[in-house]
Amino acid sequence: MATNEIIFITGNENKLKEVQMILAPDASQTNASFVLVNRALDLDEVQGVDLEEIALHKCKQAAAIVGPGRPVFVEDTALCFDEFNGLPGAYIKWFVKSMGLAKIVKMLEPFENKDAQAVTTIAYADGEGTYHTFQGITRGRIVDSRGPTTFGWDSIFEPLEAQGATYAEMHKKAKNLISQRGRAFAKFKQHLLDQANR
Ligand SMILES: O=c1nc[nH]c2c1ncn2[C@H]1C[C@H](O)[C@@H](COP(=O)(O)OP(=O)(O)OP(=O)(O)O)O1
Ligand SMILES: [Mg+2]
Repeated sequence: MATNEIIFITGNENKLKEVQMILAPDASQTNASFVLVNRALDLDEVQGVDLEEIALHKCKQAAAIVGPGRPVFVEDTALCFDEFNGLPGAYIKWFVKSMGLAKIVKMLEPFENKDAQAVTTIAYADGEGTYHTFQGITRGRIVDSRGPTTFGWDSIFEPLEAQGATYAEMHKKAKNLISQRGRAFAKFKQHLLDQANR
């Protein structure tokens, strides 16, 4: 194993693709300070509304699986409706699976407030026993599904900064620039670069 290897545990291929794009070394970095490796495992997710707690719990399992001395991270992504005080939040995955997007949009029908926020919380175990969390938030609103339905709830979330497009209607690069995941991973990437340059 290369000493600069960092393991990302996720069972979600779409997430992995975005994260690989976001963490790719850019032109200003002459060489990458770390190498991303994926393990496709579905970790247990605790119940609750504290997104940091959920991500940390996931990360502790991840650290136990990869063993000591190996940096590993996970992320948990929530979709929070303002009208529902943050729910479905981390439970959005099960809503998408069980009800489908059309009914999720319908849940908000009686209410005027369609505002929502997407939140990605990364938890990172540095391999030396310390845990770090990084969070990114993108505000937007819930709309009728538009665009490809290949990735989760992309087609029903219209970010404020997207000039009327849903995530599903945006190019990946454009999504990553304003997405909750892009923001969380920008913070994480900076942390890794700072550590590498210490
Ligand atoms: O940018 C996104 N745009 C649209 N949908 C998204 C996005 N990011 C996550 N999603 C979906 C996937 C899953 O239905 C739920 C998050 O649940 P979450 O537990 O974090 O993901 P997961 O279980 O699929 O993968 P993992 O193995 O990393 O836990 O929202
Ligand atoms: Mg999950």
